[in-house]
Amino acid sequence: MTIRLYDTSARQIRDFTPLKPGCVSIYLCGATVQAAPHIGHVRSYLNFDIMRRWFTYRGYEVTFIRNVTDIDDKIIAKAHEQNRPWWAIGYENERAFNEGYHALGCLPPTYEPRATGHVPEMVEMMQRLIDRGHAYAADGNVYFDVRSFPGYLQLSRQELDNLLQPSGEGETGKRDPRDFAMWKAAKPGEPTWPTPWGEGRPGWHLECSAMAHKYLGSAFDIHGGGLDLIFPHHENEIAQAKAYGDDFAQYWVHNAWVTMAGDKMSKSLGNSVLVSEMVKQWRPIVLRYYLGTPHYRSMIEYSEEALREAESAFARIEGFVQRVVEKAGIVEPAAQVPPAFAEAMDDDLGVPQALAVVHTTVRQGNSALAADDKEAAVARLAEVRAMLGVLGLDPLDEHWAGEGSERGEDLHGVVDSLVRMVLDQREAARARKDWATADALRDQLNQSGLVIEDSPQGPRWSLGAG
Ligand SMILES: Nc1ncnc2c1ncn2[C@@H]1O[C@H](COP(=O)(O)OP(=O)(O)OP(=O)(O)O)[C@@H](O)[C@H]1O
Ligand SMILES: [Zn+2]
Repeated sequence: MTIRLYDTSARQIRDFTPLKPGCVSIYLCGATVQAAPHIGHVRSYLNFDIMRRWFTYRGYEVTFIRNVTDIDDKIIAKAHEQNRPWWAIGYENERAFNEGYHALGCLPPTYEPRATGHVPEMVEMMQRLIDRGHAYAADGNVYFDVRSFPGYLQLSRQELDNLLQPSGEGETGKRDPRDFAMWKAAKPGEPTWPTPWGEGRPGWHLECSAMAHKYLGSAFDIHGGGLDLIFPHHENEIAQAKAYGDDFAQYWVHNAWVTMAGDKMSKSLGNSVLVSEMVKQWRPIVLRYYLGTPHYRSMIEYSEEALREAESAFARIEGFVQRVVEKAGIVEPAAQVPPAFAEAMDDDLGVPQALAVVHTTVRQGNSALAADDKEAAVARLAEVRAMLGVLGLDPLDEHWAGEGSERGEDLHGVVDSLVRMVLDQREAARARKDWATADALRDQLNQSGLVIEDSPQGPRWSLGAG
């Protein structure tokens, strides 16, 4: 068995050979925490969450780094607009991102480094790049000299002579307009850090080269991100890291976008749907099914209809799981997934084909139930659970057990009918003047955290202060 992955750098699917047998190191470009996450952001991480789960299933030890870009032009602009510190904006949104990832059942990364925690590493990297003739300081900025690095633009396969690299505000003193800023000179009212070239702050690209080096060493297996990052961000990461002396990433994997009318869902385009809004309308597990099951290299055009289809497809799977559990109790996941599922996943994470195996197995399981063949139904459920576990979609997984609490109104109905049963018994005890039983029932409800009030309409319950 060999896992194959589409490597953007090679423009083809390649057999995956880890640098260190049995281990996989992955670096994924994470969020710029300037606003709350939209479903496109979460799709990106979800694709890599499934990749990570598949490597783990295949017996690899996975080290997964996802950074947080907590300093950036847009964060500073928001801070000025809202008259709040830049770090308050960053931290608030970092939490919103983590809540979004968690709501959709994504596993936390092994490490989650923040850019601002790694300024010394960035300064060290710039110093060596300057010493080696790949970078220079000008007007308090530090630029990478793109002509000094022959491998520049190999990932995106562009010609340097045709390249337009827009300069940011205050980026003066460039030797070549295509040189990019690794470090930006201090501007009034902005956060700054001291460096040998003056006060300033990191540009976006430098942090990833520096943090990948720190947490994964000079070479690692897979670098990921959305398609939009290939140029300039990933080209610039490669230039910095390789000119520094690192071998850097061996495979480049890029996820496609969630789109709206064909455009990338994006905060700046104003066409984004926030995760926090979506989870009010849709069960998080259904959202995960919707965003996680198309192939990671296919665009997802946002549509309510497709969401409803995802909801009913997932309901077919969940219905089968529930029916078997009702008949046979909890069935543990099988140790192995069916071979057709594994084959699909090995082939560049072919989740749509793998999902087809889940649905086929569910149909077989339903037939077994209809034929009253409990043993076969149980065996199919064990397989289904093993497959769903890899996709992070097992409804019996403890992660989803609390799902009801997000949907308080459903749970409220259930609790209400249970409490009513106890209150009816209490009323009956009172009617027969059995005060001891009536008080005991009330005490039990109180101990469960419920407050009971007697009103002219009969007893009412509410949750106690906690
Ligand atoms: N619509 C989308 N679909 C899939 N992935 C996305 C989408 N938007 C952003 N991503 C990915 O999410 C990760 C974090 O993105 P980042 O915080 O840099 O946002 P961004 O691309 O600036 O988003 P926006 O355009 O909304 O400002 C990156 O890997 C990026 O490629
Ligand atoms: Zn990056």
